[in-house]
Amino acid sequence: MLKFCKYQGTGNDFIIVKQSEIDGVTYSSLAKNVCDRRFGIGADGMIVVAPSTVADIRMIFYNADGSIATMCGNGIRCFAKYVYDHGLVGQTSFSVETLAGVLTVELVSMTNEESNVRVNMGCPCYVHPAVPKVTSDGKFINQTIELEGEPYTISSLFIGTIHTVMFVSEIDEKMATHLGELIENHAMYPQKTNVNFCRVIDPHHIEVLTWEKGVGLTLACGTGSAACAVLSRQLYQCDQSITVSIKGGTLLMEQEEDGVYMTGPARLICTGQYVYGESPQGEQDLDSF
Ligand SMILES: N[C@H](CCC[C@H](N)C(=O)O)C(=O)O
Repeated sequence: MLKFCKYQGTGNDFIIVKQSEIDGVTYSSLAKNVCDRRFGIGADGMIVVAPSTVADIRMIFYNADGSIATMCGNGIRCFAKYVYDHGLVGQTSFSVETLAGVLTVELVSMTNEESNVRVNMGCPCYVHPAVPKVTSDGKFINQTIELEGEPYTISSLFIGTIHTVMFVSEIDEKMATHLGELIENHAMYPQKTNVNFCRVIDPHHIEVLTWEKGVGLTLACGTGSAACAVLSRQLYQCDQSITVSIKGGTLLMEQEEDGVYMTGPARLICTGQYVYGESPQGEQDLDSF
């Protein structure tokens, strides 16, 4: 039996487990298994809590399809609440080792079930192995991409993970699903990409819907919201501090000199024991029936 906790941050949900509890297990297979919404517990991602030699603690993140990701914005808020609640750190502000670097988190308010967490997501990177190269100023901004014979304007950057943003006048789930999957798997992105559809409502308010690589449409994406806030300020003269409306709630993005600060909720949903067999359920060969 595997002890787990399930958390959500603006509707992006995660299964959190301690590394010491999953010795000898393949993390990618476990992530696919526990995240399955029919044969498993159900979540957008799995978070492994591990010790660190370079920070107070370490977060390892897997998407629902079992792919590893460098960072997760909503996930690190839930991770922060989990490690504080479980006494793995002694203070409300601490450092977290991720594959995107060491980030700082702060629990700014808390009740037993829910905390408000502020995370320095770091500065956006425009030149990065995951971001397509361009000859002009080195930034993949307002580039034209052709999809099924139609031209679209997109921008890509790395903030915790790779994000591509398309500004739209209206957010449409059907379009986001169709174009999101095409762009996620486009040849320009050898490491794939998350795809965000962003509507600027006014200089301090944007709306975002994200097609997440390795997951699909989610109710929220923290790093995606940060990418949209950065580009909204750069391309549409939005404010340094922007409220981001996502399907699962709202996030505050404050763009400072030393990084983009995201503030948002993290809520415990449940704790439990999971029956995990090495062969992920639901993958039986249907012909064997
Ligand atoms: N799917 C993303 C990771 C999760 C990001 C998202 N859940 C967030 O809150 O930042 C990726 O593979 O890069």
